[in-house]
Amino acid sequence: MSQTPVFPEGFLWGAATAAHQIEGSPLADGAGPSIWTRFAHTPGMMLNGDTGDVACDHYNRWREDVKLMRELGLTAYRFSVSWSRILPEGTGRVNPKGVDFYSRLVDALLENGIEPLLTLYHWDLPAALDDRGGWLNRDIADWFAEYAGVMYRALDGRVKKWVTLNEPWVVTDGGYLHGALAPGHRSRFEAPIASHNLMRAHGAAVKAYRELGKHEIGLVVNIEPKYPASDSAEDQAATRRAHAYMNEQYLHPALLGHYPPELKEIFGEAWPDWPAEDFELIKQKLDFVGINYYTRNVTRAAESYPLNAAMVKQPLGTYTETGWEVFPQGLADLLLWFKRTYGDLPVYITENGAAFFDPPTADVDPRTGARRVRDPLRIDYLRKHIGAVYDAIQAGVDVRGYMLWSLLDNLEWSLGYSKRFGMIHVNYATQERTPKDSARWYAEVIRTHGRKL
Ligand SMILES: OC[C@H]1NNC[C@@H](O)[C@@H]1O
Ligand SMILES: [Ca+2]
Repeated sequence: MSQTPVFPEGFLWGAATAAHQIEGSPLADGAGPSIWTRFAHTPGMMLNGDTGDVACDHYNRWREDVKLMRELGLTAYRFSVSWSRILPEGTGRVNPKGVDFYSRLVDALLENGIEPLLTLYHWDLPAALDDRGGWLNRDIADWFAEYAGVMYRALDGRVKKWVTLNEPWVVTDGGYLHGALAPGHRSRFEAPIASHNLMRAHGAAVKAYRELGKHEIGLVVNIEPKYPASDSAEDQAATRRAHAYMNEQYLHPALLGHYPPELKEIFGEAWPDWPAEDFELIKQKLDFVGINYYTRNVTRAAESYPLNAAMVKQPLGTYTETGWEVFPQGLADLLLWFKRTYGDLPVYITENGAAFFDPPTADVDPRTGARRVRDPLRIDYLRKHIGAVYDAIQAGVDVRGYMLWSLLDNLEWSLGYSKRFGMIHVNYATQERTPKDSARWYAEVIRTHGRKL
């Protein structure tokens, strides 16, 4: 008697990537530069001076990579489109070769029974738009809707699950507040403006989809559940501020039509009085929300900018190569929080994974010549986190799929190629791909629809 699948019928098993992290060839076939091509070529911005000029050479090797997805049995694949391949100046002239690249990729995915989840913005803003103020210019809502419309007209129907933005919090906190990410600004006055325009652009793109599209569209946010380090009033308040700043700042306007009150407390004079009509644009009906989860944060009150909160390292915790605590319970907790706070909207885990140490080259079996990369820590991480998704589903959260971050080792932004998140190893010297043990393990999870966790 066949066991009933432990995951819902139709649950999608996939992997996620992003254009600038895997494609390489950033200026090929008429593409314009993005803020990441600029940032990476700005001395001192990238660890080891790494850039996205080659990355995983996916722009040339995409057929081979789709074949690998097929071999693993993925039923979905989340990727992003590089805006400046489509509109080299950001608006106006369309570059047909840029559209063709993604059109061919989507056709190959569909031919292999893999459902595409397309992210319109995964951080690589056209440099030409940054020169016009980028996310600080209110016109970007129209620029983004124009770009989204080009993609809807080109791919809707073949692509049935669209995502407007990936992780607006990282775009703003990294790119405008702390400056670790492109475009490298450091301003508590710019950060709220960038956040607000990101959400206005999200709303404009969803509105455009309702006119042009026939399928589903959503928003992807990173969520990091915050746990107070003690029950002191200061630690509780710091935890509340950190939670509002990272976890509610984008979902609240998108789903509830207002910001959490803590943001005015955090930014003070730097928090504008937003016009009411902005929230009518931002709050559009969504078909799903994508949640990216990596770790939790045990939070205490501290002197810090601008949150006055700090993370408390856990003495008995296990940490990944990026210094993130392995805490699967946080994924189950946050999914229950999401349902409690925002209701029964369908959810996809659009990113989950870990960087543990992987060697630069695969082991080669001297007898068979077969290549192999052993990554038991990643298997343990994934098993526990997929288990947490299952617990949340059993508790009534409508989770529809899981996209493992990442398909391939790739450019971890300003950390360069030093952090390997892939379930498939990339030898950057030879561009050889080697499915790690975690890929073999994940293929079994997919084949048994979650029974073999
Ligand atoms: O840090 C790992 C991932 N997190 N979410 C966004 C991705 O672009 C990152 O590589
Ligand atoms: Ca700038």
